[in-house]
Amino acid sequence: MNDLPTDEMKTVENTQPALEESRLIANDELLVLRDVQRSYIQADNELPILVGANLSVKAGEMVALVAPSGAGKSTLLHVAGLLERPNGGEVYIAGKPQSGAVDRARTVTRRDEIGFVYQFHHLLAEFSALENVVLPQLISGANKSEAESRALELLKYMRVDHRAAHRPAELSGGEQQRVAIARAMANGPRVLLADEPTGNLDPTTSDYVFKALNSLVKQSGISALVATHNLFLAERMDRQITLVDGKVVEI
Ligand SMILES: Nc1ncnc2c1ncn2[C@@H]1O[C@H](COP(=O)(O)OP(=O)(O)OP(=O)(O)O)[C@@H](O)[C@H]1O
Repeated sequence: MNDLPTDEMKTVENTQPALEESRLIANDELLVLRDVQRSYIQADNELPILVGANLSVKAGEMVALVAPSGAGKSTLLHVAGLLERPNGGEVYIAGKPQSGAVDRARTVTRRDEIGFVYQFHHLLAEFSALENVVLPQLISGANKSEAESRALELLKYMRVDHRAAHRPAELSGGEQQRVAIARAMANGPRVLLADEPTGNLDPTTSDYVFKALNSLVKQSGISALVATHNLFLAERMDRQITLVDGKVVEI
């Protein structure tokens, strides 16, 4: 480019096609929200919740989402997790824009690229801890023995493998949540979304589960967004964000 005479340079610049928005996203930004809008209709009125929300979470980064009740934390997680479509803007998962994707493609992305952890574990009561981590893999097409060995590896990582054969009701709250984290990781997601993942646990157990979650994010290099009211936990994450008038603001 530097060797080109000035007018040729101008021509090149003028004819340069605009880069697609998705090409501007760095490879390590696994979760990106650009100018996301989301509103609900309540009693015939439009209630804006997300009003041009922007967010980028890098590989291996854990971001705390701390905001008052009703500010839109769940809405943000649902939109990021492809559970709800935004009214405008774009969600990128591992660099891929999702707004144009049909529902089936969004379901596959949600299943294979996004892990969810909720306040209450939502494990399947009739299945053992191991089976709970095996099932999502079978649904994604893995064979049984591969799925079992990965499930066991994840349960080992979460230090709950000794409870693999037990059903959720036979596990403590902390064990249930560690199994739920293993399940969220079952299909090797690129993005982890968590809603009060330790909200139901006592402080010691909460600390233990948080440490396990944190080292999983760091070692696997996924991008994690964690909604929490626990300011002590939030401070231990890489960044803290909140929602102000529907926009994401760094704290
Ligand atoms: N499906 C819906 N239809 C209509 N309004 C909704 C819907 N979902 C959420 N809202 C409204 O949007 C606002 C934000 O809700 P959201 O659940 O995202 O808040 P939150 O920050 O997660 O709150 P909390 O901490 O209490 O869970 C609330 O006023 C809620 O009533």
